[in-house]
Amino acid sequence: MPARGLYLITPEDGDTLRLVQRVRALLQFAALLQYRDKLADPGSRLERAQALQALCAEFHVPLIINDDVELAAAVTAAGVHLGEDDGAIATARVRLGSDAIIGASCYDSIELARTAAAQGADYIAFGALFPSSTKPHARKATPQLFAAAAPLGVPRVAIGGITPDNVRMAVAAGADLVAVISGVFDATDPVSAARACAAAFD
Ligand SMILES: Cc1ncc(COP(=O)(O)OP(=O)(O)O)c(N)n1
Ligand SMILES: Cc1ncsc1CCOP(=O)(O)O
Ligand SMILES: [Mg+2]
Repeated sequence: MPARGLYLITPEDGDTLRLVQRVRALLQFAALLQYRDKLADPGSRLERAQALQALCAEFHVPLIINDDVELAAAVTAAGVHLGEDDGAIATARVRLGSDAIIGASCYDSIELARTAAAQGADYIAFGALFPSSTKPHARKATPQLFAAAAPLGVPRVAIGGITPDNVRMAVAAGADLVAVISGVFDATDPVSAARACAAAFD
């Protein structure tokens, strides 16, 4: 599990080859990659997860699959990210094994973070820290949550509306990793945006 850095999350892209090309250009700046896809059919999701797993192996970047423990197992991904409706940490642990990276959404709640850490989550995520065009109705997290969660001893991820312009606020609040979709992929220059987000940890 990487300690600090950019946690890149894939945008919705209906073309597998194009998605892989877009990610390939940025992966050198990423500590972690998450495949997040709310739209594709199961066959396309498997194809994309396999392609991203091969790419991540090439770059030595762990691949996390959003929502779907079985897809993570099918492509031998490094782990899975679970939200409140995505199943239990314990179940994912049994399925994926002790080395798997299991991340948990904690939204705006230190109590959820305590529970997730006690259940063996490898990281906890708070967000949305800033307004997110990807998920406009996401619950809002406060910067104070990151300091409050420090004693849990689990890496803390910030997500939601993070861009090169505000990423240093997330890091200053205590985020160990910043999870970003639109702030990188929708930037005029995605490579510069990814580099800037990674550089916030230097
Ligand atoms: C790193 C990270 N943090 C939070 C989320 C959000 O997960 P969830 O609440 O399950 O929402 P969806 O992403 O599934 O819409 C995440 N995916 N990654
Ligand atoms: C999945 C998720 N959960 C809270 S905000 C968000 C979307 C993050 O995307 P962006 O970086 O484009 O705001
Ligand atoms: Mg989810």
